[in-house]
Amino acid sequence: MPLLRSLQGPEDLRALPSEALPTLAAEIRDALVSSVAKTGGHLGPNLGCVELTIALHRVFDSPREPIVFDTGHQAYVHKMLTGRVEGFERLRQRGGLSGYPSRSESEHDWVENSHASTSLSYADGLAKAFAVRGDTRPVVAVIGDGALTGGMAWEALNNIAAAQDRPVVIVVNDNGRSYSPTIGGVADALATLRLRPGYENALLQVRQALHRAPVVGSALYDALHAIKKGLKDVLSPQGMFEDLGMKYVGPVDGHDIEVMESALRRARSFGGPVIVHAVTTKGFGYAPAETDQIDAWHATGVFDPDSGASTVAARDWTTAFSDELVRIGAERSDVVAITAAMLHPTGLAAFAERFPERTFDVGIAEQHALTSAAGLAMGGLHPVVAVYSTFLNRAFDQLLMDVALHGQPVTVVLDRAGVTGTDGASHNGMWDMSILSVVPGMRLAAPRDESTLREALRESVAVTDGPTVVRFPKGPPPVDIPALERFGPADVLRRGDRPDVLLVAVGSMVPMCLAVAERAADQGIEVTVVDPRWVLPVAPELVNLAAGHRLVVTVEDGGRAGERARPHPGAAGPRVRRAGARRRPAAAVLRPRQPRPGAGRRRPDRAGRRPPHRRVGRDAGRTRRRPRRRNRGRGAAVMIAEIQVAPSPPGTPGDPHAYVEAAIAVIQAAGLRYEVGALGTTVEGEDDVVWATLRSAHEAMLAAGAPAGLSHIKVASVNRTMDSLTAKFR
Ligand SMILES: Cc1ncc(C[n+]2csc(CCOP(=O)(O)OP(=O)(O)O)c2C)c(N)n1
Ligand SMILES: CC(=O)[C@@H](O)[C@H](O)COP(=O)(O)O
Ligand SMILES: [Mg+2]
Repeated sequence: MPLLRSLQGPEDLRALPSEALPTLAAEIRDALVSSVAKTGGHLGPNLGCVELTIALHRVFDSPREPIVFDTGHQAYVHKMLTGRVEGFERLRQRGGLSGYPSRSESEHDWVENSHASTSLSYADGLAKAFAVRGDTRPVVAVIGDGALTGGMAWEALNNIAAAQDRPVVIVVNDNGRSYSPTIGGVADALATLRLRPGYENALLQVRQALHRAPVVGSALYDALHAIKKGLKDVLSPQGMFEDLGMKYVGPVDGHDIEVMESALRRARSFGGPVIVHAVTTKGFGYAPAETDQIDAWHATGVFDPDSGASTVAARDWTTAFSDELVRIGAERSDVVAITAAMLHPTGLAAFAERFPERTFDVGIAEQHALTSAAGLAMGGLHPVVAVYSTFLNRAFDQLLMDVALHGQPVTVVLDRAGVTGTDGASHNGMWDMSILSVVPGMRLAAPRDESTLREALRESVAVTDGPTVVRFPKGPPPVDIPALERFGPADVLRRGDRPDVLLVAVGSMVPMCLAVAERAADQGIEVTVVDPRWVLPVAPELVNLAAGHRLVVTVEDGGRAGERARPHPGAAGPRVRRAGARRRPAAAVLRPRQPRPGAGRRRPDRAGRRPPHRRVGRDAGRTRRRPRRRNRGRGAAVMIAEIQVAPSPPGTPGDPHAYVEAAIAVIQAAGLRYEVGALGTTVEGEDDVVWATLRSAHEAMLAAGAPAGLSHIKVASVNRTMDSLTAKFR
């Protein structure tokens, strides 16, 4: 790929003669196919925007003139043209290129997205900022026909169209598909423009002429180009966008670089808001993708680039859900399904095939999906909304206000909950448990295997007075894990001989917790493992079980968002902890660390789905607590204490500080203000909690295996804080 590799950035691209561009496009396609074949990724969308992206970078001066790609899954070509070809060796791998735009990778990436329909709002804001600062540079947003179905896009258009002096160029990359063909009135309107007989016929003639020509000589090319250039002028700009006050250029053939360039130059010269409607083909130029009916290889795993063959996926959680929903659908005519443009990936395709009249694809519109579901429920049906966990964030308000506060029976099925891997930080399903736990009356199930998934789904659709959520991760489920007994909704999976430790294992964390329990048993620590099945509400039976144990640990695959707030907006752990703390204090919430997205703090988080348990211990040890002051001024008794645990011996030969660290971990997990010192740890908080924590720390030392131990404890009930006592020495 001599041409592609010779480009250091867009300046080099702009210096290329236009005759070289088809060769460059071919090289980019080859590079896309060969690298995505090795790593997996978004192939179809990128194959479809090769020429469009070349044209963009020739017309606009990125990064000075921002180009914002909606969703960002189609930014691979942009990455290649902005000096990142080499990085494709490690696309979506740890330490490699992100699968989405990434501000830490390049100044050409103004935003780092992955959730759809935001580009126009970013562009609107940037254009406003430039205008306020007296800067006339244009801003470009590239948005797919799918992303254009999202409500935010229209909220932004409403603003963009109103400012005729702000130069925002919106390139609609219209390939007629989201994953499946894009549905709805907006898609129909685009199709009307795209499928105008004049445009289609002329385009067909052009393509036929191209196919008949043995070699596309420049004379022929120029002639064809002239025809197409004239074509867009023949077609009058059409309704939808013009009605909004936007200029409209198109439709243009998004695979013809010269036509695209000319359309973009025209759009640029307007100096106001303008839509360039580019018609493209998803998967263009690679037959297996281009001809694929399901999703034109929207996202693929590893495959053989020559044959297009990929390994057949193992049975996954999604299929288990899919099967059971079809069974339920056959039994219950009131059960309907909703997808936000992800029929196949969320497992609803089988239901849709069987019950097409009961399946609704709402477009990329999760907010609308939830409120529409509330309406369906009010109308006497039981909707099942299937979305990826990460996309539920967007519909939080609708779930809270429109579904939960109206007590509507809507079941939300969250696929990709927990760690998802190569798609990066924003795609991890790490927020759902945190946000759902503040929804009044929320019932949240985290099945551990296929059987409990089926059971939870059935229990969910049987609920008649409020929302239910069933969450499960990406990938294959484990072999079914039988319960020893059931307490209320909770399953006891393993019994310790003594009530040393209760491990509350949430959903996909169960196999890891069972393994940990076995390892603890080898060290003489008796661990009972319980699966709550229904994480919310916390069952009284689970609290009772917790109260009978010396140490309670919950393991959840969620984020730590909101951990500093109280009441703790996590899921089971904090509630068990609070409930347990009233009787027996030793309670810790361990959550496998989830990467935190955020500018400047993005972690190398595209490393596949590394077993999270390897990080649990370290993670708990690293937790930092902020001072908790909520009781100040409310009259609660605040206490400061110091504890020095002195196990004998101090640890094991392999881990000389093991017992001390076990005690510190309990303190860290207790939610108190604390400071670890060389000779002891100081804690501050409500007296009840401090007392309880001191006891827990002492017991944790023993539970960790110390044959004997002495704890030195100092306690102060003073109207002071740790900080006020030490401030002047810092
Ligand atoms: C809020 C949100 N919901 C769902 C998705 C999943 N998703 C990613 S790309 C996509 C389809 C995008 O279609 P389009 O914008 O037309 O781009 P194309 O892939 O066709 O180029 C969907 C539904 C997402 N990224 N964000
Ligand atoms: C861009 C986007 O949001 C989806 O395409 C997502 O990347 C797909 O993820 P899965 O591959 O896990 O279905
Ligand atoms: Mg599309």
